Amino acid sequence: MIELRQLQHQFVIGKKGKEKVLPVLHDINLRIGQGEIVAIVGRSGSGKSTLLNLMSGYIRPTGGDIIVNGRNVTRLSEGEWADFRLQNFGFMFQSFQLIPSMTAYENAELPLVLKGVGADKRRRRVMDMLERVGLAEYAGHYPGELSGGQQQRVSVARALMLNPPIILADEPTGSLDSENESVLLEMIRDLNREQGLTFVIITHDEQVASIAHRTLTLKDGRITDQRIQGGV
Ligand SMILES: Nc1ncnc2c1ncn2[C@@H]1O[C@H](COP(=O)(O)OP(=O)(O)OP(=O)(O)O)[C@@H](O)[C@H]1O
Repeated sequence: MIELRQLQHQFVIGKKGKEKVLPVLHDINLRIGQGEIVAIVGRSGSGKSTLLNLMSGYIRPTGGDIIVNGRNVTRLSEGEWADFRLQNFGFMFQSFQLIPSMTAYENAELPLVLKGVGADKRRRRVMDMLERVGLAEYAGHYPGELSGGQQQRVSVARALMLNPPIILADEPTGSLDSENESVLLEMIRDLNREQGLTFVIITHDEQVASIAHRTLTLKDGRITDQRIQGGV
């Protein structure tokens, strides 16, 4: 489903004329199968977010290849990546990344608007998804009027809106209390079991790693450990 071959990345930092090369990822080889939940752990600065940003085409690798669903996407143009991303990935973030000036409904609806889905179909789909995450009554609320757990559930509805096969999550439980964290993890487990969704989740949290089938440890831009738990 996702294959990384000899993936490497370095950033160029510093002022013009005084640039420095900062190697961040080195020769990452990884295969993530359909229906897997993979947790990525590692210290701050080890390269976890960079890895996720490479998988989703937000940054281009300085070396190696990225294959998603059998397609080598390493050298797609930005426009091609935008389409590919919309079809293949949903995203969850620690900070939810909802647009504050838009209601829960409008935030959840965004992927459908971007894809050009007609108004009637959009309405049905958005209400169905908000219902599924238990937020139908909150459709008209703005993010500032929702709790952290509710905001994260709006972002889940948005992530699932176009039925992507893969969800990429960067510290999705990082701002949640333990009760909301359990609700979100239960949701992830159900989506994985019932719909075979693949999850790649960056986390510092043991609870999250405990629902993963496999936990990878990144250290200084290398995978130094792989633990297979078989999920729960
Ligand atoms: N756009 C960028 N330009 C320059 N350097 C960057 C950029 N993004 C990340 N880095 C550097 O790359 C390294 C890895 O960063 P990354 O965000 O991938 O780590 P991380 O493991 O996700 O850390 P954290 O757990 O703190 O989020 C860090 O040294 C960081 O400073």
